[in-house]
Amino acid sequence: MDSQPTACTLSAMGNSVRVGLLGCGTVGEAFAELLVERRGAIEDVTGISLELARIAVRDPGKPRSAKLDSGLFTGDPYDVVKADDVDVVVELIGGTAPAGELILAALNAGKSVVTGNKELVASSGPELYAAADRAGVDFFFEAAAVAAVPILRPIRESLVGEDVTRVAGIVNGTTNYILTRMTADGLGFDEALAKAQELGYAEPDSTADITGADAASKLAILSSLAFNRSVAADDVAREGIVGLDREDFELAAQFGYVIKLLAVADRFPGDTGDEAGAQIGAQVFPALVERDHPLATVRDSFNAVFVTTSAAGELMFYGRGAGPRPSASSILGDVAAAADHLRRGTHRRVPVGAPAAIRPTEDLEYSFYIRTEVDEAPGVLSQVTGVFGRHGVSIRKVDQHGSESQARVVFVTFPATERALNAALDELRGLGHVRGVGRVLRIYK
Ligand SMILES: NC(=O)C1=CN([C@@H]2O[C@H](COP(=O)(O)OP(=O)(O)OC[C@H]3O[C@@H](n4cnc5c(N)ncnc54)[C@H](OP(=O)(O)O)[C@@H]3O)[C@@H](O)[C@H]2O)C=CC1
Ligand SMILES: N[C@@H](CC=O)C(=O)O
Repeated sequence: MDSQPTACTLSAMGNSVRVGLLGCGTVGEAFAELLVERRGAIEDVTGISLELARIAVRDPGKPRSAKLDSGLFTGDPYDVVKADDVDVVVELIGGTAPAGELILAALNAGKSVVTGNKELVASSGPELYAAADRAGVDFFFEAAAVAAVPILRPIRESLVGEDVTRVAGIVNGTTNYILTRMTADGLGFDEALAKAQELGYAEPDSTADITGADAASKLAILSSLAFNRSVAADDVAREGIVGLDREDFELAAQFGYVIKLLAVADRFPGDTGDEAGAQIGAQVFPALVERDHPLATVRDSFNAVFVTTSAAGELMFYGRGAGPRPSASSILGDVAAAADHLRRGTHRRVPVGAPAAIRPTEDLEYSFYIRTEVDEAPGVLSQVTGVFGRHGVSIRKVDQHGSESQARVVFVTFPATERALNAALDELRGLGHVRGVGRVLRIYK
């Protein structure tokens, strides 16, 4: 909701809004160029002239885009956040420090802030939202979740009256690109990652992408806004895509699936259906997705998120989830919105819900795909299925391929809790004829 007059209004500044940029790397440079390219068109539509006033970088001596005035650059970010000639600060340094303190300094100096920094928003969101509200300015971060795709604003505004029960989908462009290239072109993991880095999809430290940490931050942001409960990145259980091997991709295809890194958050009502006992389950994991499911067709750096609500039903948000220009587009949209608020003397508060009660991962239910290596010996298969059965895990499909002495057996289960599955796997690992239990994958429904 728009609230309270902002610290400085456009009437005091003419029709010009001055933008200060922190960071001019992969995304920052694309944003600065897009602003310069589109400022005339933005002025035509909004009547506001966006002016790039200052740019802070680590090394002002580095060669920069010829489209940017070299006189704008400084090596001191406080030259931007404290400057009198900056109205909106755009933070594209990344990481939690010094980005967090710079954003706080900018907000406290009465400047609206736009960022694409999911790591920071997922870890310190409530503190930053409160600082923005106290200062009467905007804090926008659309590019922090699913880059180019407008999803946070629709969740906050269009769906404000809705009861959201699920947010689920593909929210990391790098890993989706890697999985697509590995499946479609047979590229190796390292080669596919190097290409994703070259294309500007990966984080400055790509470990965040491949371990699922980046997706976990995005899911924390999405679910905090969708469920109006504060979910932190640490509340999101995560598994990345490291260690998936060719055999997993081949077997998935054989069973009619593709492998995707998914982020899934569900809101479970309390026992009596009330808000008081409600819990949120939030996880990031590589999953088997049926070949004809819409998520299976989301390729390369594209992302897609389904938002399920009680009245509207299922909504799908789709588009580029990574990359310099797509991210720049989203940041520019936020800057234009913040500038418009300055003109109207308002700001939009980010709602901060109470901390979410998190459902333990072990209580979440899925169907599972489990790859095992067992000795070819009489009765082994029934011994293994017996173990699953004892722990309440029912088997839906078995696929066995073997040599004379050893067989690879793949089990697909009916839905079971992770607790039941883990207990069955612990017992299986202790069985004499079981040589190995490979990666277990959840099956998305
Ligand atoms: N890649 C993508 O598709 C997307 C990325 N994002 C987010 O965008 C943000 C930026 O990522 P990316 O552009 O890849 O990062 P880069 O590493 O490419 O760029 C970082 C920039 O910050 C500058 N910088 C670093 N430290 C300081 C400092 N102490 N003071 C001033 N400037 C500093 C660097 O300066 P110098 O140039 O001198 O080294 C560089 O210009 C991250 O939060 C990321 O998560 C969000 C959406 C999509
Ligand atoms: N590294 C991220 C960039 C966008 O948020 C990704 O690959 O999704």
